[in-house]
Amino acid sequence: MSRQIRFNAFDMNCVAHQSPGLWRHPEDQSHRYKELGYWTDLAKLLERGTFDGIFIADVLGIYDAYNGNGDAAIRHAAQVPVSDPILLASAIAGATEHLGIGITAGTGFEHPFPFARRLTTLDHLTNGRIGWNVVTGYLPSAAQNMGQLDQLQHDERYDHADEYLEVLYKLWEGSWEDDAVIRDRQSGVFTDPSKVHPIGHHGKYFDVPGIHVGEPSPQRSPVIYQAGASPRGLKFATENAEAIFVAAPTKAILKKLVRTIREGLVANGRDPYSAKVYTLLTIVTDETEAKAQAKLEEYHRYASIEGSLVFMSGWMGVDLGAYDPSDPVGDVQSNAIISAVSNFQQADPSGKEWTVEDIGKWGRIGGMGPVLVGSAERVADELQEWVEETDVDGFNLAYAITPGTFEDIVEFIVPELRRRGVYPSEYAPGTLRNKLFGRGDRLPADHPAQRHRYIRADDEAHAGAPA
Ligand SMILES: Cc1cc2nc3c(=O)[nH]c(=O)nc-3n(C[C@H](O)[C@H](O)[C@H](O)COP(=O)(O)O)c2cc1C
Repeated sequence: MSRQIRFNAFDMNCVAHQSPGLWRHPEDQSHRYKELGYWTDLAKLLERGTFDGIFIADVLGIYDAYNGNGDAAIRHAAQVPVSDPILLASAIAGATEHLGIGITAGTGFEHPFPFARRLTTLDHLTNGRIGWNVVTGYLPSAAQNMGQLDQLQHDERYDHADEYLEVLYKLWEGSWEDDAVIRDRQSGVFTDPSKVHPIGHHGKYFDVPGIHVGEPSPQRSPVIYQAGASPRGLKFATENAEAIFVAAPTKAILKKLVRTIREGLVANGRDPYSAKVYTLLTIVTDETEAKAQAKLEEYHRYASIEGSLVFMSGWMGVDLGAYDPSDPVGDVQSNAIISAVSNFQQADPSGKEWTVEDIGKWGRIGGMGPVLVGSAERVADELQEWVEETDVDGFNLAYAITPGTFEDIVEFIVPELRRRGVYPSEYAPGTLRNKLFGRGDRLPADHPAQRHRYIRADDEAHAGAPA
């Protein structure tokens, strides 16, 4: 049987997310990101297309590497202005029944204690449809605005994130026993205090002695999303993540990456398919090949190369404005997204090194992922090839214009894939975790959070000890 393909929508609470300049396109609606109806209509559309989820990215700083200041980012609306993704989740949940809602929050954004409660609240309000994209950040401007001189060094950001997650797992998984809430009207006991446990966490970065203040939600821990692709990022992802988001310019690079991820999951004692891997991609399609090509050309007329270089400079941690467009990317060192740099260094199968101009053109639609263009038949063929050749589970679909790109996918691509029997026609029941894996609502037994699951009264003295 042919492999099944999964879709996820990649978005952000801002204008023209990863397609700089395309906010100028007459059909693009992304300037309406401030309206609730814009999000709820999009969510309903995605649910009609049986997308696994909407994944809402976030950054808490501006892309100011390019030319050494934020002017170009601000001019092009390159992810600034940007609103909070978390506040969209309840509204999207109210408008849909099945769609997963993946929100991004950085481990440097806020203390884990209030964050734990916020996600528990959302997991209740969405009936267990929350995913959390754990990001460690790559913009020095974000760290500076949070009172630090600069962000931590790349690998230390992940050490900090390890402890952030440890605190959260203890709160979400360990603090409340399943039968703690008894709501007994006769005795007047709502919650049995002997079944609610302080987590006693004392670590390098955080001290959290007390109990989780939220009642256990359907999934307890949200579905953990992650997108790190450096060696340290992959270690973190394969220890924790259930959905791993990658960006690879070619099938060859993706294949290697997916293999590394599956091996990493196994090395961490997990099933190699216990995380779904989604690769970033943008689809430009229409009724015919010719119309799809014409659409792409039209999008290119609105796209901004400078806006693309603003993003690429931020992701690579390098001022690409300081280079000549014909300069090769070379051996750039980065304290930002290390994988972004290495991918571009190996992108061309013929061995030709990419120049700054190549990178600018590559990123003008859909960020770091490739653009597939063509009729439904051609795009479906290509999607099947990507999945069969690389062992990836599905696609994280960015947009050129919104909701136009997603409308085209639901109108043309989804029916074609369903006709081929490789795409779902309906959702599995239950929580997001159960829809993805069909193995219940809670984290599986082979997940590291398991070791924080049972904090019993007599263990409390040891609750803060490393597990
Ligand atoms: C598809 C995708 C989505 C991402 N979304 C975000 C995001 O919303 N916010 C963020 O700060 N980083 C985001 N990142 C960056 C990663 O979380 C991670 O910080 C980055 O890949 C650097 O890790 P690495 O050096 O281990 O590759 C994203 C990366 C990818 C590939």
